[in-house]
Amino acid sequence: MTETAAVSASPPISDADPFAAEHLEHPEPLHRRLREAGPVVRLSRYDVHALARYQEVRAALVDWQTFQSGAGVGLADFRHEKPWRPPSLLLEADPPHHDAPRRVLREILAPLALRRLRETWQTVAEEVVETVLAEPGREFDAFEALAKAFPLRVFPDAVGLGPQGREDLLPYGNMAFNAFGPRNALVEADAHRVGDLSARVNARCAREALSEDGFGARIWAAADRGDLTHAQAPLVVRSLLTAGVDTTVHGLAAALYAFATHPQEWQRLRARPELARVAFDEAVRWQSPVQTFFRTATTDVDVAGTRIREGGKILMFLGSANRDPERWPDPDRFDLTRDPSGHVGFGMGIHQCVGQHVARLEAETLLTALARRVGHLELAGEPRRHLNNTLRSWASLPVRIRPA
Ligand code: HEM
Ligand SMILES: CCOc1cccc(C(=O)O)c1
Repeated sequence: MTETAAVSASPPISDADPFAAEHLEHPEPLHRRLREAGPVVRLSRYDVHALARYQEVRAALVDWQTFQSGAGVGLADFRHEKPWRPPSLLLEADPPHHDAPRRVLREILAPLALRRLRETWQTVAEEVVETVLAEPGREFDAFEALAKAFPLRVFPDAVGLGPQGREDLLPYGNMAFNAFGPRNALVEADAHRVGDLSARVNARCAREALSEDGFGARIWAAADRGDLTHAQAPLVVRSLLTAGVDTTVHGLAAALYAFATHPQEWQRLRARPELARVAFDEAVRWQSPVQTFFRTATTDVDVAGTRIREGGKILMFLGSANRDPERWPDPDRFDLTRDPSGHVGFGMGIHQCVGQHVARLEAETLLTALARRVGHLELAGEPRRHLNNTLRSWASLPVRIRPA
């Protein structure tokens, strides 16, 4: 083969493995190739159809009748293979089974229900910020000291967990989010501890393990009222523990990375701290902490001219949709003057993130506490990514700050 031919024979997009380390580390080039290849791209390695453009991703998310969640929202098809754990009553359920658990959580996690937490979370955020301002040379790992430390201080208390075992939460969520992908090295790395970690987290969902005043107690109270069965209650608590930790940890890390690499946006936030909420949504759009989810076709369906057979798995690239130039001007720019509403970083439709207001309140309290006290924020070294089949995640984020 001549030099030219060899160079041009890059593997066809249909052979791509989006769960390979190179793409989990730097997903944007593959996302661009997928968007440019067409509205629907067949990935032969996993026998799935990929949607990477905003229009098709949004359309699939809102059409729960054609694209169901009940067969699993990962690569595994629950109709043919045993799930690694009892399926989620929300994420991996369709109406009507999805309705009652969703209604219960929507009420418990509604903005009005979260007002009682704002003052406490603001106080904790200010304590955490004081701690980093006292770091020698004001250099520290913002992933550990802020993005991880703050959610792990406030969220387990809000759920009503006891003090023991909180160190299980991040590894458990990491394992759950890996499980949506193929059984690759990331999944194998945790195979030895799935049972033990799951047993410990499941034990935390029992009524007697929860405080009287947290989200968990409110879920059990819903069962007492008959809004859920008592058998469902621990699984709904498990949903909070699975979905509510790693997502916000890496979502906050995304926001801190965005500000450390965009000094003008940091000054914009310092001038107008009320921008904190929209800043977090713009960070979620720009980085998409949750990168992908699957659906399963409930019937033969034609998507933009491609026939997808009943039972076919569809892989939705939320991260790519959030950077689709057809939907977002200058999509790769983190820009606080942009209106990020409509992004699919929290999903869309009946399964849209039921915890998004919790995430936004964590972000708003931490970012406003930082904006008040930190005049300047910049990278103090190369950030290190953590690889996960679903999460755009971080291992460390070295920063340097100057007080306001
Ligand atoms: C930055 C933080 C977060 C991100 C990026 C995020 C992202 C998402 C996405 C994309 C979905 C849709 C899944 C689908 O369509 O299949 C979702 C659903 C869900 N999220 Fe979040 N999430 C975050 C924080 C949270 C928190 C803090 C909680 C709990 C307090 C939570 C609980 C859930 C649950 C239970 C579902 C399933 C909802 C349903 O199927 O009806 N999430 N989230
Ligand atoms: C962020 C997507 O939401 C999730 C993720 C993992 C588990 C669950 C659940 O409902 O157990 C929800």
